[in-house]
Amino acid sequence: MRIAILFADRVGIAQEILAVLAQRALSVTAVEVEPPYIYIEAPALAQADFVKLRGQLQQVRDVQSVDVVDMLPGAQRRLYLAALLASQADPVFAIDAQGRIVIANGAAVTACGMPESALLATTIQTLIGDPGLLDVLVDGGFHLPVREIEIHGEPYMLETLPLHETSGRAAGAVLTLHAPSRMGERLSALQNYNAGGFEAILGKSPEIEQLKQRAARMAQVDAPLLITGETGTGKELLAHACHAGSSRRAEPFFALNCAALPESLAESELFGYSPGAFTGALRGGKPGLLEMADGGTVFLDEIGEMSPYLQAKLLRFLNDGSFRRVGGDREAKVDVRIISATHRPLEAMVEAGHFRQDLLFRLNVLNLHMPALRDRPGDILPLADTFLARACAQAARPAMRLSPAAKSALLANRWIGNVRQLQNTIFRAVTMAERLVIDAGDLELADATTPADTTADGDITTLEAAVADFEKSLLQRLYRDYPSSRRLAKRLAASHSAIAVRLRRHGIG
Ligand SMILES: Nc1ncnc2c1ncn2[C@@H]1O[C@H](COP(=O)(O)OP(=O)(O)OP(=O)(O)O)[C@@H](O)[C@H]1O
Repeated sequence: MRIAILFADRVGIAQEILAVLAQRALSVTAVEVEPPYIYIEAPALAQADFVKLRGQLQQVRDVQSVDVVDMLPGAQRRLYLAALLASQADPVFAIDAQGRIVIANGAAVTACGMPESALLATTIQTLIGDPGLLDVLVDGGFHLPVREIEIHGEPYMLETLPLHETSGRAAGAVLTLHAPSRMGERLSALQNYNAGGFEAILGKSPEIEQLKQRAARMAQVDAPLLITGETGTGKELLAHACHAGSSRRAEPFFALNCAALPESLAESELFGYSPGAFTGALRGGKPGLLEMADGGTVFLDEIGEMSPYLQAKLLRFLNDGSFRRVGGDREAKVDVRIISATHRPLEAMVEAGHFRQDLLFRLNVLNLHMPALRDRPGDILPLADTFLARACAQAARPAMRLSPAAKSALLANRWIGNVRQLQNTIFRAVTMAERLVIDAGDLELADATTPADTTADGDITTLEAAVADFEKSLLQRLYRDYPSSRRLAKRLAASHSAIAVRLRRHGIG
């Protein structure tokens, strides 16, 4: 039985009400005081007993009414909160000041692959496998710049929102892990926030200077743009700069990574879905990136991975600006500039029948090529210095510098993963180095030579063994920069399961 007692507030009234319940030896299981109400939960009473109790309560001075209610407001709020948390597709945790997980939503339980009870008995630093995380959290007042972490080999962007006690002291945080499938959108939203223009593209080599000049001109031409270049060369950075340099700069910029999502999800992300399009769909349907970016730009990364069905749907959109939401019968029309990017040879894919010629023609009205880092060696050391300064600031370490041997090692490296790999290498070295001068040994470089360069003829037994050796060393090398089967699969344009099987076979990870 739950009752709500309406009263006019005065000192001692709550106690007088509780005294009536005590007199009747009612075992009260919950009390919530939210003036002008006091809510009581107690075992059910027979109707006659309840009427008697109500009479007694109404005799307490200033009690105005006594009614039965379905639920105490606190319980109701908990129910709504639980529903709200359950409706979040991304994992959400609340942690206390020691990093202990206090609340975890359903998505968090699934992502961590452990029961909720086990999750609530652990800390976020243990879960993420980063014992230093708590110190970093405490130092930052439980507010960190968004950072990439991994749980169960899956990458997430970790966002923190500090919780404060009434005294103002940080008492923990709410942590949201943005799931891989929404990471592109999320990242683009963040980059949108930082609004990187051409100045964000570092490098003073003639190749980069020329590229920026060409890109600045193309940014102003309102036509589809295709950016080619190896992975990690900064294609997304360039796409954003072109948006920021266009007349659409005040409108949204959204990115979708076509390789990261299965076809059906990519379709609903891009084109949205109508009410009732599928089980689990939001009741009112959901606009896709094209609708949300109306007036702005959508960046389609890894366009070479787009399925034939989506290629056809995108082609239609590029032809007349119209499309239908998934499960919808209404034509929508929006004004969005498409910038796409790929590290794959699209012409060869067209010849092999894997990419539509007519779509390539439409996407490739304007094109830009991001040069590989090894082809503009003049940029390596200036970029390394900038990343070094950023990494020291982020890791709150005093300024560090590169030894001459470290500089030579950086210059000799092949940089298969380009600027991203250079950035990661420097960040890792800053976290690992014990002294303020980073030496060649701190850099963990492995690209200078390939196994094929070093294997003597006599060491090769069979083709199969040689290929297996090559595969193992390739995966070991790339795994450092793409430390999850999903990311590695994406880097190598292979399926997730094919890479997961090979990583297990070679005992990597
Ligand atoms: N010229 C540059 N100046 C500063 N940062 C750069 C530059 N080029 C790349 N980066 C950084 O390297 C990382 C990778 O860049 P980006 O995602 O734009 O590459 P990408 O070519 O789109 O990669 P992918 O093909 O794998 O999607 C980002 O963190 C980006 O900020």
